[in-house]
Amino acid sequence: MLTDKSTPSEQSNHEYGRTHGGTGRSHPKPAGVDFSHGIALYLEEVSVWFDSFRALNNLSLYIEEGELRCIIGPNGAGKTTLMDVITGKTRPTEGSVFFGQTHNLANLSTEEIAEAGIGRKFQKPTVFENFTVMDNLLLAAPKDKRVVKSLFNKLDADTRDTLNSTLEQIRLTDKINKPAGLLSHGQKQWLEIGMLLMQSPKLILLDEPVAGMTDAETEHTAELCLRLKQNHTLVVVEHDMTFIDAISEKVTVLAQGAILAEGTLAEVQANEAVIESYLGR
Ligand SMILES: Nc1ncnc2c1ncn2[C@@H]1O[C@H](COP(=O)(O)OP(=O)(O)OP(=O)(O)O)[C@@H](O)[C@H]1O
Repeated sequence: MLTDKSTPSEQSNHEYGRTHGGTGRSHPKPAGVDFSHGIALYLEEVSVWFDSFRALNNLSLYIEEGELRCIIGPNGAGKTTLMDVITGKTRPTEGSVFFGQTHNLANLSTEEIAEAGIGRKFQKPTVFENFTVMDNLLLAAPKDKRVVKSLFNKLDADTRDTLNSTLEQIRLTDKINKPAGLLSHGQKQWLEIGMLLMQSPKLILLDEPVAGMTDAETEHTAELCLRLKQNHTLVVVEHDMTFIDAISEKVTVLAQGAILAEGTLAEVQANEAVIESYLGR
């Protein structure tokens, strides 16, 4: 069993695959991910024990390719632990975690999981405040395309296209040369999502993306998530029900490390067990 002892800066490294995290083992670079059966991610009977405490309890979860799955649940339900298991930051004590048909995530380091196409945005923005929006995005590009303090006209065509489309997606095209430190909280969060997009992930994990945002920023983030859904599979952990209502199709409610209910937001909101343990009367 593993516990998470990483620092915030190590977290951001894991996030963008900048370091060799996780097991420290050396594996062949993972080949392309096989979504041929329509399942992007599946966890089967996963348990995570922290000493004598079970944070995930025999959890089975299936996420289809192209889905936008919302995960909700009370504090301590195991939502962060679930995200940690998917990204290799915490290893399951029992059970299996597969990305597509072939990628057994238990056998991959955090960097290999990021390279295979799983990108995670943590709650707290970790942008480089003194760097411009463009340089933050370029720093997050895959290593072979990464250019520090790059000049736009020296970028290869692929990187320039990815940069332009990312700026368009996150609606920060007009802020390209602005230092990230001068952006609003919401804009920093969108920039960080843009940094994930520079790696062309197949599966995007968002950890409380609207925490601390204004209502208008929350609304823009919902629109961004719906845009992202056109080309990515998303798993979003969030407590903000207005936001969940704006983006959700299928909602999974976690409680005490297990699935309490699954369905549309209206369905889970009407579920007695969910009302009892999470939403209140
Ligand atoms: N490294 C650890 N060592 C020991 N216990 C842990 C560790 N990480 C999490 N836990 C415990 O596991 C349980 C699940 O925590 P987790 O952070 O996954 O919940 P969560 O649903 O994300 O909660 P929140 O909504 O408050 O973020 C909690 O009781 C927490 O205290």
